[in-house]
Amino acid sequence: MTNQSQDVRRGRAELRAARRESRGLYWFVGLFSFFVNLLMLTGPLYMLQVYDRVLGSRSVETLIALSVLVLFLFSMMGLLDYARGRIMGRVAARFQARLDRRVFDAVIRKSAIAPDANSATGLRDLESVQRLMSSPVLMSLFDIPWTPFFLAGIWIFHPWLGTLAIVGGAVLILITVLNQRMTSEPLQEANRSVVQAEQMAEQIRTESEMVQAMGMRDAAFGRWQEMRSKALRGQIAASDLGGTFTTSTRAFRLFLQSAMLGVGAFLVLRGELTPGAMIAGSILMGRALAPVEQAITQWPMVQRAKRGWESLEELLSAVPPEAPKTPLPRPAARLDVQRMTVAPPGETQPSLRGISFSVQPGQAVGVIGPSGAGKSSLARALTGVWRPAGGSIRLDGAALDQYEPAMLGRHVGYLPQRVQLFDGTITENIARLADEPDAAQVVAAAKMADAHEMILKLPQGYDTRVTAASARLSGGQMQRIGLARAMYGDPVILVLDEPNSNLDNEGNAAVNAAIKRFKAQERSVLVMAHRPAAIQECDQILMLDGGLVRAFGPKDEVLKQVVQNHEQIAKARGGGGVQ
Ligand SMILES: Nc1ncnc2c1ncn2[C@@H]1O[C@H](COP(=O)(O)OP(=O)(O)OP(=O)(O)O)[C@@H](O)[C@H]1O
Repeated sequence: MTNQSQDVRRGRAELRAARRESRGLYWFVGLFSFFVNLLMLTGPLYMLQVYDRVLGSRSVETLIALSVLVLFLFSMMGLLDYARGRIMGRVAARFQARLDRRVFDAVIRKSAIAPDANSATGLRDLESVQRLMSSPVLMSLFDIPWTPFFLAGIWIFHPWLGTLAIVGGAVLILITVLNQRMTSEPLQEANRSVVQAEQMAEQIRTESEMVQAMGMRDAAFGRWQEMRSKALRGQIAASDLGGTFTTSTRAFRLFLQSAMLGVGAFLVLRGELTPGAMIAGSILMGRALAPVEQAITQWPMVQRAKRGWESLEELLSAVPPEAPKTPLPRPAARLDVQRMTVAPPGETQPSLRGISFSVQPGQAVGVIGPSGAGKSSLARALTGVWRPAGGSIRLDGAALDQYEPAMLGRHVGYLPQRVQLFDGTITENIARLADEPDAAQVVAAAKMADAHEMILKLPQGYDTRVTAASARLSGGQMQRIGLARAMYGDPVILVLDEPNSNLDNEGNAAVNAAIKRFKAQERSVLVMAHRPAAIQECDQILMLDGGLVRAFGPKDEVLKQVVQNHEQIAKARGGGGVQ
C-alpha cells in the first residue's frame, strides 16, 4: 500500500499542479457559491414575512414590495449560479487542454513499453475528470459545506425542528457513504466490461474483411455478445444498486420535508412557533439537503471521475514527462550497436540478446534469419520504439534517447512489416500527417519508392482519401506508399522491415534503386529480409538466429558461410540417413 502510494505520488503531483493552475477561479466559484447559498435564504425569508407580516397586517403594498425584492434577489441568484457554472466549464476545459498532450504522449509511450489498462483508457480517463469538473454535481460539492449553516438556521426557529433536520441530514449522509462503498466495485466492474466489449467491437470492425472471408461472423458476434452481456449485466446490477439509493434518498427527503411540516404544525398549535417559521423551516431543509441528494443521484459520474483520476495518477507516474533535450545536429549515418538486449513490451524474455554490430555511412546491411529470429525486434529497437533493456544503440555517437523523439523519427525512416495507413489523403500519409505537407518532398519520396505513377492512376491522385480500415489499395501499393513515407523528410538511415514481401519485380527494382541512391548520398540502410532480392544492394549481412548474432560481415563471406553450414548440415543428415 505504501509502495503503491509512493508509486503514484509523481502523477498525483502533476495532476494537482494542473488543477491548481485555476486556483484563482476556484476562489471565484467559492465566493459565488457563498452568495448563491446566501440568496437561497430568500425563499424561506419571504415565506416568513408573507405569513407572519403580510397576512397579519393584510398590507398589499408590503406584499408587492417584498415580491419585487424577491424577484430581484432570485435574479441575482440565477445570475451567480449561471456564472459559476460557466467558470467551472472553462476551468474544466483548461485542465483538459493542459493535460491533453501529456496524457496523449504518455498513452503512446506506455503502450510501446508496457501496455495495460491505464494506457488503453488514458484519454477517456482525462475526459471523465473534465466532465465531472464541468457538471452540476461539482456545484453541489461546493454547496454541501453550506448545509450545516442551513441546519443551524432551522435550529434557531426551534430546537426540535433543528434536531429533526440534523438527524435527517445524517441519515442522508450515511446513505451517501453507503452508496459510495457499495456501488464502487460493481460500477468499476461494469465499466471494465464496457471497455473490453468496445475494444472487441473495434477489432472486429477493423478486421471486418478477414471476419467476413473466413466465415467468422457468427463466432465473432458470439464473442462480442458474451462480453456485451457481461457489460450489460454489470451495468444493470450497478444501476439497480445506485437506483435503490437514489430513490430511497428522494423518498426520504420528501418524507422529511412533510415531517418538518408536521412537527412545525404541532409546535404552532402549542404556540411555540409562528406559521411562517413552520413553512420557512421546511423550505430551508429542502435547500439544505438538495445538494446531498444531487450528489447521490449523480454518484456514478463522481465514481468514474475518481477512478479516472487514480488511473491517470498511475499512468503519469509510470511515464514521467520527457525532459527537454538539447537539439543535436543532423547526424551522420553511423550506427553503433553494442551488446544490446531487447525485450518486447510487457515481456520478460528478450527477443534479442547481446547484439553488437555497426553500420558506416554509405553502407547497406541486410538482416537475415529465420522467422522469430528477432529481425523485426531489431527494427523496432533501431527506430527507438522499443528501448534496449541493456547495451546501447548510438547514432553518430549519441544514444537514441538523446534525440528528441520527433527528430529521431525524421532521421530514421521506418517501413514496418505491416503497413498501416491513417485516415487521410495519400499525400498526408506520405508526409506523416504533417500539418503542411511539403508537396515537392512527397512527390520525390513517392518517386523514389516507385509509387508516383501508381498514385497518379488513383481517382484523385495524391489527394485520394484512404481510411485506416480499408485503404482501397493492394498489398504492394500499400507497401510502396509505406516506403515513400519512410523516405519522406530526408532521413539519414532507412530501416526497412521486409520491404519487398508484397512487391513485384518492378517494385523490387525500385527498392534496390532507392537503396543504391541512399548509399551514394552517404546515408545508410538496414533491410530486414527473407528474400535474397531484397539484399541485392547490401554490402554487409547480419545474420540473426534465436535473438543472437550468428554472423556479421561482408555479404559474400557471410553467405558463403551460410551455404557451407547448410552443406555440412545436409551432409550430416545424409550420413545419418545412410546409417
Ligand atoms: N509484440 C510482441 N510481444 C511479445 N513478443 C513478441 C512481440 N514481437 C515479437 N515477439 C517475439 O520476439 C521474437 C522475435 O520476433 P521478431 O518479430 O523480431 O522476429 P522476426 O525475425 O522479425 O520474424 P519474422 O521473420 O517472422 O518477421 C519472437 O519469438 C516473437 O514471439
